[in-house]
Amino acid sequence: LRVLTSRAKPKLPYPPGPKGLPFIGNAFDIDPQGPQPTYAQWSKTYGDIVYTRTFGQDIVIVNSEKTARILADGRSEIYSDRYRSPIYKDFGTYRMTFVLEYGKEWKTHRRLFHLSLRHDVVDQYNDLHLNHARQLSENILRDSSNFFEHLDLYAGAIIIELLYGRRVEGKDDPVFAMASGLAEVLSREVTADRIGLLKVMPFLQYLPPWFPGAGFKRKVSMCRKMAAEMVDLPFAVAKDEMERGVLPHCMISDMLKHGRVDESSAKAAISGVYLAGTETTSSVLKTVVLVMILYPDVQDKVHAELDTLIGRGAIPTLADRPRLPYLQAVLYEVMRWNPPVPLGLPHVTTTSDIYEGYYIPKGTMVLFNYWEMKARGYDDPDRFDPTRHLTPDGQLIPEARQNNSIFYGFGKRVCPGRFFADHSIWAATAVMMSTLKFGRAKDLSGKYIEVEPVFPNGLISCPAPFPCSVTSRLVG
Ligand code: HEM
Repeated sequence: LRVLTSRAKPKLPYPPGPKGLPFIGNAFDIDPQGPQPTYAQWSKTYGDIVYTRTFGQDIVIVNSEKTARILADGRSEIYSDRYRSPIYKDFGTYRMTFVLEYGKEWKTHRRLFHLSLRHDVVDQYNDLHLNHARQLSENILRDSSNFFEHLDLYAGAIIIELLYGRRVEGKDDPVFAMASGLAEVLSREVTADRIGLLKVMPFLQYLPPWFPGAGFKRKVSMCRKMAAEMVDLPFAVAKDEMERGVLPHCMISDMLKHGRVDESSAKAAISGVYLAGTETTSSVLKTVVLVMILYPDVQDKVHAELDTLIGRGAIPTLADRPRLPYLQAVLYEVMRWNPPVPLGLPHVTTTSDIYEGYYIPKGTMVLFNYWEMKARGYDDPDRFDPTRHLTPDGQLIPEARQNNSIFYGFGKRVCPGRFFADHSIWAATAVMMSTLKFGRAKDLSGKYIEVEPVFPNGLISCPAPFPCSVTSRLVG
């Protein structure tokens, strides 16, 4: 028995971390508003890597880019698995890429994404981004009080066109309505605590739907049905169009043309992209608008750069991107100031590991704490300041792009849509800023409404709705 035990855990300490209660661990130490403040405190006390154990689950929080690169990039065979939860099967999301375990099916998805999303092919979507960006500007100008909805439509419509080659004209489009409906239900029902709850109390999944407190089982079957429809219907339409030779270029056409792909894998790979790509993109764009209202001097500089280098009234294209360093610096600062996925998606270790003399068990959940990383190496990190990414003569500092890349994750699980996302965020911002001016809204008595930046707790950090006024820059 002693031999077995010593094989199971070498005589090495776990990484440093807070002392916890038996079994419950540190669950009650976490701020109910979100774990970031607690993790930030732990990072100050314990350093780059922090260990905690909650309800029997080993958790490691990585607070520095350096450690993240050593573990996730350098030891990717160990650090690329995901947390398994029965809830994914219940909700019909278990074949979506971001929950797949590190294995054959996940590798197939990544190979399929590579066909359409790698950095040397994403330029083919430039017109797609720009066409939708122009529509976005028009929508916001026409109906500024619903600008959040228009940003959601922009992010969703480009992903639907990317996946199915289908042009979405408005929020009533049936595929957009289906995809955004599913995303809404899932974000409401598949919460982190439910995922954790079922892990520690797996018997919950066997309760009948009428059982008191198990009401969510009813929603489960509705959601599973919605997920199945979302996987099958738009794919079948695209496949039919492909056979008739009328399918525009898109991810499905890339996959079907590739040939050596079974249809079930292609469908599964496609099925998670909408969820992964829309809320992330729209939350960045909502933060852009928020920043323009909070920091009018930044907005003035963006406008001045566009007017000087592109010309007032002209709409920039992605070819203009290198000529607009200030705009780029604003976008890098938006991602740093409010990392869109502040704790990333948890990775899980496939075997035990030893890092700097500390023992990290197999099955440990590893969280990359972007919230902490965004602060390191920057003065007054809470201040929004695009000049951090610029040289004194206004050019981007050489490491700016690399610094920004951390917000898309590390290692083999790095976001496969990052090049596409980067273009769509740039296109939407460049077109919005060349055509629109954002400002504080006024209340009924004509007084300006002050806007406080509020980011409700969640997997994706998105500003809470705020009022704003919009005027056209193309008239007057
Ligand atoms: C600003 C926009 C976006 C941000 C900040 C973002 C960020 C991330 C992050 C942090 C992860 C987890 C990485 C990790 O586990 O280490 C991820 C995963 C993923 N992202 Fe994105 N993402 C964005 C947009 C997109 C877009 C537009 C797409 C698709 C076109 C996409 C597709 C995915 C997929 C499929 C995964 C799962 C990867 C896997 O588990 O192997 N993302 N993203």
